Amino acid sequence: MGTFQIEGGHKLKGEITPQGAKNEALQILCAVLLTPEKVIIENIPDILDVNKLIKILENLGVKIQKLGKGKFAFTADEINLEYLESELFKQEGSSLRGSIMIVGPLLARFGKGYIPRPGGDKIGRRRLDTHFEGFINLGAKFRYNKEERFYGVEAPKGLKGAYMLLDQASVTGTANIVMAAVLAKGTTTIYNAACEPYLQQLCKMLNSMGANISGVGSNLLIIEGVKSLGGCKHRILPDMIEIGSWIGLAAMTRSEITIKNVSWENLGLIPETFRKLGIKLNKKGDDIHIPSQKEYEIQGYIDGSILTVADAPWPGFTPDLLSIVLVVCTQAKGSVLIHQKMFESRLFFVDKLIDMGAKIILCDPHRATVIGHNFQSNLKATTMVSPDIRAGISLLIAALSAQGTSTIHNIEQIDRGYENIDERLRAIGAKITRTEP
Ligand SMILES: CC(=O)N[C@H]1[C@@H](OP(=O)(O)OP(=O)(O)OC[C@H]2O[C@@H](n3ccc(=O)[nH]c3=O)[C@H](O)[C@@H]2O)O[C@H](CO)[C@@H](O)[C@@H]1O
Ligand SMILES: C=C(OP(=O)(O)O)C(=O)O
Repeated sequence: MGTFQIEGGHKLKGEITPQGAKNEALQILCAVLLTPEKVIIENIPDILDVNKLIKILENLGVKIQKLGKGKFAFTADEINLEYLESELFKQEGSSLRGSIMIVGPLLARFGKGYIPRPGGDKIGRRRLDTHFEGFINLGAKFRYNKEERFYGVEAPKGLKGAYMLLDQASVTGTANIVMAAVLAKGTTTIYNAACEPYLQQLCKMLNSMGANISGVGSNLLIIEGVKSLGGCKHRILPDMIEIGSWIGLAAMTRSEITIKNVSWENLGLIPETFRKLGIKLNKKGDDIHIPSQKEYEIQGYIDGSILTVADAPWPGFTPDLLSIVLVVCTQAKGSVLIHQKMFESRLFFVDKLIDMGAKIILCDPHRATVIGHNFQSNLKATTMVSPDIRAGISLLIAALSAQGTSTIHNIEQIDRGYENIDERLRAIGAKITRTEP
């Protein structure tokens, strides 16, 4: 386990450029399996989860050429399906969440797709029913090996378009079903589809490869199947969760930070949610400028009652930023209720913040009340272990604002989703050092 040592209490200053979006990259990379032609992708983040998925593609036989920083060409013209039955695939496929999205494209193009139970954050139950019910609706046969936790779908005669109402607006589930349906025979209608910007990006990419998807950006997608797809060039959006993390970092350390090229039109409720916490955000072209603030005051509702920040499927507020919002509130003026509706085990990290002196009541696994210190009292440095990617970055932000030197273990969790984070933070003045395992 790698470790960060963080000397807190210093103001930061400067510009930071968000990496390409992790969760978009995972979808887009799987889509290269849909065509034998060359697909060029730009702005791929250099992070653990993405690199693991690239390795899986390589082992599947995809030819990969590095063209520059974050820019790769992928050619899936000779796929080695035997890898799917290997021990190596069982290990590699289960090491991240995003690997689940190779199933849709493989099923569509080769009539079979397998996956071991995928990994990702341990943040509560993470079921895959939506994915497999979607494939079954398209005519695939499903089997599950309970012992080995290995999922399989097969459709030797090809997939057939269908109408489906998803049981939940699952992000990776929608992406997987869309990637299967683009090569199915006839029309597929997906209602209650997830519609976040990364899914819109996937649909735009597929359309540029020759797919016929309409309703992009809504929760009703209509897909006219086509016989084959061709190559394309695609650029990944900036990572909105990283952008939200840097907003939280600026507020907690009372720093002036400019976040460059954020793609404002794709940030949804993120800027407004941080503004409700009293954080000033200025739109400067496509940048976000956050001035140094002595304090930020949480706004209540019109009737004076306490603000709730809760997650919801897009265009609601993303669950991946709630841990960051929570940590930011520990130094706000006022009180807030954080309601993590989607995941059951994502708020347990607050125990560490309580150890550091934060005023938090964990009401139940989904809800925590935070009473801000308004910087009247600093968080105290401590030693902690990063439990998941977003709790990890939240603890890192807490450590940067705390008095004294903190240690964070298991930083691989942070590296899963944040590119070169220590170097980028040092560039804006953070005192952070990394010890490799
Ligand atoms: C690799 C990747 O892209 N991961 C993201 C993806 O995970 P992933 O696609 O795995 O998450 P899902 O969208 O399937 O579901 C997330 C959770 O929300 C629940 N749920 C979902 C939809 C809904 O309408 N109601 C509901 O309760 C699910 O039961 C589950 O517990 O989307 C999540 C939700 O934005 C993000 O946290 C993850 O970072
Ligand atoms: C939950 C997350 O990731 P994953 O779905 O890859 O575990 C996340 O990015 O916050």
